[in-house]
Amino acid sequence: MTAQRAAEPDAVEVSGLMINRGRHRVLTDLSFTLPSGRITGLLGPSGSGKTTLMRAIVGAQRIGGGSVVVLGRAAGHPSLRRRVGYMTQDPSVYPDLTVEANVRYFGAMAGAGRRDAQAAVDAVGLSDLRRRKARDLSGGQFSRVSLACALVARPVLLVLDEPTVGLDPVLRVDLWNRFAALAAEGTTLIISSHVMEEAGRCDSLLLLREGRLLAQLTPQELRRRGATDDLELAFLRLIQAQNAGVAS
Ligand SMILES: Nc1ncnc2c1ncn2[C@@H]1O[C@H](COP(=O)(O)OP(=O)(O)OP(=O)(O)O)[C@@H](O)[C@H]1O
Repeated sequence: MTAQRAAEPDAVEVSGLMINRGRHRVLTDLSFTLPSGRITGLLGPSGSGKTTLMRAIVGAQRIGGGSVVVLGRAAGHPSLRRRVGYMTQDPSVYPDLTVEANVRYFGAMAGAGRRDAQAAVDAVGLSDLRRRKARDLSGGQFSRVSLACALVARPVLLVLDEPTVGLDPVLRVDLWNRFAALAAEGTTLIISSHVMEEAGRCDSLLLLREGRLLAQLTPQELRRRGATDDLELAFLRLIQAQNAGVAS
């Protein structure tokens, strides 16, 4: 299994990526690759460019320079539509449809059937609420419908923008276990989060700051470089070290 994975091409290759939004440069000269079948955590302060980078990877963002190659194709290529799942920060769910109808609708667009929809609803822990209208769900339940819609077509690459926001700790653990199971089956996941504790569940991390890549490293490396087991503190120390470097 490991040897097979080693031979697989990278799922995402980003080179010299530049993005402007409005009049502002939002991402500056980003270059990195992400291996297949791994969970990459995308972390950084609010406004550092996480959503913009995710949009570029799913092909929903005009880029100003450089390249983004996804599963061997330019990001946004029509052949990637069924192979890439994207959960946005604002859930794109129809309030007047039931949980199951929403997931079936998004599944049908990607060629997935009723069983896939049921499996996706089960996977996000909404089996008991499958017949409830989305508008009658809590905020956390509503966002899980959106996650099920991203999962339903069993994409090869799953891009999730803060999927655990507003969820209780039990559900968070459940979902992270689900993400780990998907990665073990070969799915590549890119997951943004504000919760540094969740960074510990990732295979590797992309740390963004002010639109630049501060570091790409494993959680273990981050702990080592920050000389602490506390990932949040380690990230802060990395930023401080960078500031000191810029100042000197
Ligand atoms: N449509 C837009 N027009 C102009 N600037 C924008 C637009 N959307 C985002 N930005 C700016 O781009 C920068 C990066 O935004 P982005 O949403 O990618 O950050 P983020 O790291 O995902 O933030 P958060 O964690 O708060 O969601 C921010 O400074 C934001 O103000």
